[in-house]
Amino acid sequence: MSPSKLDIAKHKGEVLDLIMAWKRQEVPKQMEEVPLAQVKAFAHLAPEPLDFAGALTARPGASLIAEVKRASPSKGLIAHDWDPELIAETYARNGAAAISCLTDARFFQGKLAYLTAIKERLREIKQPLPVLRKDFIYHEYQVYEARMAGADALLLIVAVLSDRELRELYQLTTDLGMQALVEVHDEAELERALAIDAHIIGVNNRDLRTFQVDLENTARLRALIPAGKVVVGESGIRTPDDVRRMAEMGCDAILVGETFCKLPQQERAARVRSFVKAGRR
Ligand SMILES: O=P(O)(O)OC[C@@H](O)[C@@H](O)c1c[nH]c2ccccc12
Repeated sequence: MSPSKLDIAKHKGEVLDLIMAWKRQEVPKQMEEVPLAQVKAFAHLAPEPLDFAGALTARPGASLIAEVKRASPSKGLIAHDWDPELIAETYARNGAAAISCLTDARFFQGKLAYLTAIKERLREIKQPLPVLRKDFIYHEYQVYEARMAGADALLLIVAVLSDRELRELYQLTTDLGMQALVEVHDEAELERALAIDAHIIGVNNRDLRTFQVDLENTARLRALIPAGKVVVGESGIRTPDDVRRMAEMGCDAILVGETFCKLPQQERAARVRSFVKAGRR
């Protein structure tokens, strides 16, 4: 068992709380090392953010947000063939509309430096896709950090934020020129996302409390989301048939990590292409 893997059965229902407890002591430590004022100053020097929602809706059907994910608390190590820049390059060359990069270190073995390196690689190969910072964001520091690293968008998980935190972090993200993917898992969370008028709504098929995956979750919640929103179906998408189901439900995009990351590099491109094709309408 890899060090980041948690005994999900033992911690049933508590994993998200464990992660947040960890974050709440990790972020203040980081703020001692690199003060907020400094991160703010660097944030203003980063290149202009790209239009994440625009990239997801440029074509009909379900566009692909492909995730660079090394490990997860439920699976432990996923990407045995780990080269984050090469993985992102493969995604970009094979039709992904945007990239998601896990930056949490403790549970996902990610880091912010991967995001910056990926942005750089995408620039070098002239495939400048928007990149999303995937982390457990609860503090303004993390929003400025995302911008400093060159993120175009970031994830806000409704389940871990108060109404006020959600509203303030969403506003700050927008003020810095980025866009927020606002993640919900049930009706009550969706209501809270709609209350702040979130434009991009992610429906997680994985319950972050139990780690159960059910694609019907997106089907159920999709029906409650008003027209004009950008809807992203997230997690547990394994086959082109799953992709077609998500597209038929009316998802503008899907978010896929594990299915691609667990493959050896030489099999990745073909799998990505098959998902891109299955999402087209
Ligand atoms: O690896 P999967 O099952 O394809 O899922 C990707 C993505 O949806 C998942 O990594 C995710 C969705 N929401 C999150 C919140 C935090 C960490 C991770 C996630």
